[in-house]
Amino acid sequence: MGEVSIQAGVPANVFRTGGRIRLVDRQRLFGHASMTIWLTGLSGAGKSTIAYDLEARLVGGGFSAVVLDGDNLRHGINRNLGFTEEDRRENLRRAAEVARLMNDAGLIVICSCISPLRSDREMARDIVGERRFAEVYISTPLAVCEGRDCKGLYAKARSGQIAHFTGVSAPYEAPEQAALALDTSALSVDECVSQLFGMALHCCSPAAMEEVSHEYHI
Ligand SMILES: Nc1ncnc2c1ncn2[C@@H]1O[C@H](COP(=O)(O)OS(=O)(=O)O)[C@@H](OP(=O)(O)O)[C@H]1O
Ligand SMILES: Nc1ncnc2c1ncn2[C@@H]1O[C@H](COP(=O)(O)OP(=O)(O)O)[C@@H](O)[C@H]1O
Repeated sequence: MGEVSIQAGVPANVFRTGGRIRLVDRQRLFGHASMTIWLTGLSGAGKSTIAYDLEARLVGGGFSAVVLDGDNLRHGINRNLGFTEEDRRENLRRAAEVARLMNDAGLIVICSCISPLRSDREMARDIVGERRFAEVYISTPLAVCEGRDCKGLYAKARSGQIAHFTGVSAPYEAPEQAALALDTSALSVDECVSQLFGMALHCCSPAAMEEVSHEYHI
């Protein structure tokens, strides 16, 4: 095997290519602008449930939308990563890069990853681009998430069978300036999805399309 190196910065001697189809052409095709709705919150907060319901509502309404779920990414593109801070950062970097590619292709992306650290969410915002990134805090309190314990992971974390478990033995930093905060102990799934659907309609409307198409030439 040849020499393999992992590069952190912009690679030397590698040049970007581009075709004739611009983002604005793809937006015309889909009839809406693209964006990334980044759902962050504890395990059991409701991220996946909300993400898939929002996806169904958007697709049912004629939008092209897709979910990038942390659990699923960790079965494929991120299967070599664990839950140390370093691995989570790489997990989220890849998720954001994929979201960006999908946004460039015209899709609305709903990303549901715990993404516990502010610095990592800022990295995701930088990768996707400020103008088409909306951070949404699924703010369900730890006690409620732990009470649900849908996958039995909190019990395992408390008994020491899982290390670095978010909220138990690893940190979760709440967003300070989320576009929206949704506490699923107070709001139904439908109420959460309706609020997000409204936000997506606003951000991906034809007016937003004009604005965004000036900014992102690909
Ligand atoms: N140690 C530890 N901490 C947190 N979560 C854990 C851990 N081990 C496994 N799991 C399961 O992995 C899911 C979280 O993956 P993410 O990619 O969203 O995590 S992160 O954004 O990189 O922090 C998470 O999914 P959700 O419950 O849907 O959030 C868990 O099912
Ligand atoms: N308003 C709500 N929004 C989302 N999930 C809710 C809500 N109320 C109760 N739940 C329940 O909470 C659990 C959340 O699990 P999940 O969506 O897998 O969370 P996460 O992806 O954040 O780990 C599900 O069993 C879901 O039915």
